Parts: sequence; structure tokens; C-alpha cells
Amino acid sequence: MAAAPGAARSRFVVVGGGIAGVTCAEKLAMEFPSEDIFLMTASPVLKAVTNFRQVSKTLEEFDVEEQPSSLLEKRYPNIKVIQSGVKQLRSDEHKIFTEDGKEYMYEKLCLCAGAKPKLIFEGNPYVLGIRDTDSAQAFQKNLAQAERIVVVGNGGIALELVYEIQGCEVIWAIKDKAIGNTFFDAGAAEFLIPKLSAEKREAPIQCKRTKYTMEGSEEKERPIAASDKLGSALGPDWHEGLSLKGTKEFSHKVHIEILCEVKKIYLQQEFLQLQQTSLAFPKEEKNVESDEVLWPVYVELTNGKIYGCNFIVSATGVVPNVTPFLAGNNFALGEDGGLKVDKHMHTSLPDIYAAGDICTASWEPSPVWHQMRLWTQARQMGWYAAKCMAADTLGESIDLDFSFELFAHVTKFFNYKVVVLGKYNAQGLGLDHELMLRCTKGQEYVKVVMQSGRMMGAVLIGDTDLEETFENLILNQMDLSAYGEDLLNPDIDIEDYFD
Ligand SMILES: Cc1cc2nc3c(=O)[nH]c(=O)nc-3n(C[C@H](O)[C@H](O)[C@H](O)COP(=O)(O)OP(=O)(O)OC[C@H]3O[C@@H](n4cnc5c(N)ncnc54)[C@H](O)[C@@H]3O)c2cc1C
Ligand SMILES: NC(=O)C1=CN([C@@H]2O[C@H](COP(=O)(O)OP(=O)(O)OC[C@H]3O[C@@H](n4cnc5c(N)ncnc54)[C@H](O)[C@@H]3O)[C@@H](O)[C@H]2O)C=CC1
Repeated sequence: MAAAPGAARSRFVVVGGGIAGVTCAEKLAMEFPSEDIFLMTASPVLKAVTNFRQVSKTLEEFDVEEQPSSLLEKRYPNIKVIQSGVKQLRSDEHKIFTEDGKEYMYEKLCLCAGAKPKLIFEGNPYVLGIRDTDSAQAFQKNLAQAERIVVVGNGGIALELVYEIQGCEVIWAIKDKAIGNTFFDAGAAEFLIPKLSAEKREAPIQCKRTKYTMEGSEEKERPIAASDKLGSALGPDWHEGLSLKGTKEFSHKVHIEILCEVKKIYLQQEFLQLQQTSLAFPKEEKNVESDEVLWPVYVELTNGKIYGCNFIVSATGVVPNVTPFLAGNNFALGEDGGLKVDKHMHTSLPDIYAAGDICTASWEPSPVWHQMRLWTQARQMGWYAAKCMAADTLGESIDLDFSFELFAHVTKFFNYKVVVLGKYNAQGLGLDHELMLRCTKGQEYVKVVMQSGRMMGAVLIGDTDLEETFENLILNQMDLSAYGEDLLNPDIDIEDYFD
């Protein structure tokens, strides 16, 4: 295509300086050392993956570093970082326009603009979200002067926050029955809860017990199966460099309100006019006397309770950053608002690919993989998108990358190592599955999800050392019916079984 006068052009343009975009640009730079790769980003710093370690076939660990763009350009002299937000895309002309008034032409474009927090009561100054360094610092500053906050949401951010925050009362309002619904079921939640009150921390019990349960049996110990149901994002241990401390001297003080959402938020003046009664922080679940302190803001929950607080954290998920790319371009969007991509990371428009939080994986997935907006998937998608762009350019064919065979995520919650594999919460399996459990209070929690004798998923909390074996068992779909409860028997070295 002919370049318009004044328009810079490059064969490959990548938008987004987060993990997906940087990984995609790096891989393209390696594949096409004599081509210039344009990396456009709204944020002044880039996110680079460092210390990458393949822990097992599909589990990976790495650090995420904020780096100046000059470092990336030094490592890959054919990457040109353009620091300006993209404000418009004209896909029919293969052109993008940036905030600083420039235009660029591409042959192949990969959109990796990430996502932003999906806030409740967006626009209310007392409602904060956490996504990037700036929002994390704003949160820290507010927390340093706070006595009580309300945390809304039950996913990754809320789980990290309620554990890390010290010296501040936390009212944690969740829609579900148990904490951490995006990662755990009620059994795992019960295992983790003691960690929220340091004083109540229990000594680990040495004996392990195994259990084999089926949905609908052994009501008491049966974990509830899951129902079917503009900066870069922060990196691992993002809270470690931040002092997440309120004004008080105590450690954790978390009160959980389950099965509720926020109905209304009142500013102090509105609240006083209504002469409502706000609840004090509950003591041992009994105290519901009214609060005598006046708070800057009040939160009314759908269960009728009203709590005063200094501010509210909305940790209620993300929405893909698609807005600048939509006008005039007929992208197919997923239900979650992301750009739909096929198994070659191709969007619905010619020569435009997408990777990371901005996209919605729309291919028929392996039975034990699903998309979650995580940095492992952002890295894998960015890398694979570049491979697909290269293959299309060279007229080669390419198979779906192995990393999409099995969902695998390793992280840390409440100071425990947490590994989740496959359909770890029986997502999409309906009632047709069984759960097997092994739990040692304070030490480890192991849950496997079985279907027709095959392992479909697992949650491993603590240092269980089972991840590799279980990863293999899920990948090879071996019929394990004959092993029964021995599968989780701590006295049997399970690896020997399958060697
Ligand atoms: C607090 C927090 C903790 C997290 N913890 C974990 C965890 O423990 N484990 C895990 O796996 N995941 C975690 N995540 C999720 C993970 O960070 C994201 O899934 C991942 O970083 C997404 O990468 P990305 O490159 O797709 O998007 P982003 O990191 O959001 O990067 C998007 C990039 O696009 C740029 N951009 C946006 N719009 C434009 C535009 N119009 N023009 C040009 N550039 C644009 C932005 O400036 C940015 O550089 C966490 C997220 C948060 C917020
Ligand atoms: N250690 C890890 O792996 C971590 C991963 N992350 C990732 O970062 C991203 C952002 O994290 P989160 O905001 O925690 O998103 P999330 O998607 O993990 O969780 C969102 C939570 O908010 C709840 N929710 C949604 N709308 C609500 C509403 N209106 N009222 C009340 N609750 C509502 C959902 O039920 C869910 O519990 C996610 O992609 C998450 O996976 C974040 C922190 C840690």
C-alpha cells in the first residue's frame, strides 16, 4: 500500500506497552531482525518479563519489571517505541492516529491495550480502583489516613488487599457465599480464613486426611462446586514495595459481609440528612450497635446494612480498553467487551491481531483451558500473536500453541503458594463431576476435580509438590478410576505410581 505523505509506516505495529505488547514486539523483532517494529504506548514506562522460568510443561513464573523504553530499544535495536496514545484506527486504510497528531501505516497490527478496572459507582471520588502504579500509589496515600475502608469484589485484587492491609478496619463485601470465588470454592475459603486474623492463627496439624466425595454426598465436608457460571497493569508482588498501612496499630481486622452488593453510597451530608444509622465494626460477629463516629462516606449494602468508611475499593474486575479502536471499525466483540480473536489471535478485521487483557479468546478451547486476564496469559498470547503474524506474513501455517492446552496459574494468596490447574473450580462441568480433597489445617489444601475417572482440574494450596504430576494427569487424561482415594493418599508417593 502507498504511504500517505507524512505518515510513518512499518510492516509491524504493536499497540500497548504492557506484558502482551512488549512480548509481541520482542518476538517480532527476533523473527524479523531487518524490519522496524513500532511499539506504541500511552504509558512512559514499559513492562518487561524478566527471570522467566518454565516451572513445568505449562506452569511458568517470571518477574515483571517496569523499564524505560530506551532499555527495550537497546536490547532490540529494530524496535522503535513511540510514546503516545492511539486515539483512532482506520482499519480500511491500515492507519492509526496518535494523540500527538501523527499517523502511522501498518501492514499487520497487534492491539495489546490491556484493560481498566470496572468500577462500581464510577465517577464517585470515594471509589478507588487499582490497576497501575499511579492508582496503587493513590490507594496507598488514602489508606495511610484511613481507619476503615470497604473492599468490594471477591477476585484476585480483593484477596491480596484484605490480607496485606494492616492497621485499618476492612469491611469486605462479597456477592458470594465464600471468599475468593474466582480462584476457590467454599472449602478452600474455609482453609484460608484463619489467616485473616493473625491472633487466631492455628498451629498446623500434622496428620493429613484424604477424602473422596461426590457432589450431593457427605454434606458437612463437601466443598461447594463452583456454579457455571491507562497504564499497564501491575506486576507480581506489586504491594511489597508499598506500605499498606492505615492509621491504627492492629494487624488484620477484617469483617466479611457475604451475599451482598453495594446498593447506594452516601456522602456524609446526604447520610446525615437521611438520619440513617451506621454500623460499628462488628466485634466477634455480635456487635451491631451504631457507630458514633462520623465518616466521610457511607455504604449501604443490599442486605440492608450501612457502614461508614473513609473510602471504598472497587476490586470488581476489568473491562478491555477497546474504545479508541471501535469508531468506524466493525470489530466482533466478546460478551466481556474484548476484541474477539480466533485461534491465530486474529480479530474479525483483516491484518489486525490482539493479545492480552484486551482480547476475548473465541476459539473452541481445549476442555481444560479457559481464558483469565492474567499476566501469564498476556505473555503467552503476545508471544503467540507475534508467531501468527510472522507465519501469515511468510505464508506458513501454525498450530495453536501448547500453552493453550491446559490452564495453569501459580500465584500467592494469604502467604500460601497457590497453583490452579485446568477446570480447577469445575467450571463448565455442571454437576457431572466429583471432588477429592486432602487438607491439613494451616498447611495445605489439595482439591482435584474428576470427571468419568479423569482428572480435569486441581487447586493446590501450600507446598504440595503435586503440580507436575497433576499437570501430567490432566494433560494425558488417563483413566484414574482404579486408584480411588490413593490418588491423594499422602503415604503413597504418587509419582512412583505413574512413572
Ligand atoms: C493489582 C493487580 C494485580 C495483579 N496480579 C496478578 C497476578 O498476581 N498474577 C497474574 O497473572 N496477573 C495479575 N494481574 C493481571 C495482569 O497484571 C494483567 O492480566 C496483565 O498485566 C495484562 O497485560 P496486558 O499487556 O494485556 O495489559 P496492560 O498491562 O494493561 O498493558 C496495556 C498497555 O497498553 C497501553 N495502552 C492502553 N490504551 C492505549 C492506547 N489507546 N494507545 C496506546 N497505548 C495504550 C497502556 O499504557 C499499557 O502500556 C494483576 C492485575 C492487577 C491490576
Ligand atoms: N494473584 C493473581 O493471580 C491476581 C490476579 N489478578 C487479576 O487482575 C485482574 C483484576 O482483578 P480483580 O478486579 O480482582 O478482578 P477479578 O475478575 O479477579 O474479580 C472480580 C470480582 O468482583 C466481583 N464483582 C463483579 N462485579 C461486582 C459488583 N458489581 N459488585 C460486587 N462484586 C462484583 C466478581 O464476582 C469477582 O469476585 C483480574 O484479571 C485478576 O485475575 C489480580 C490480582 C491478583
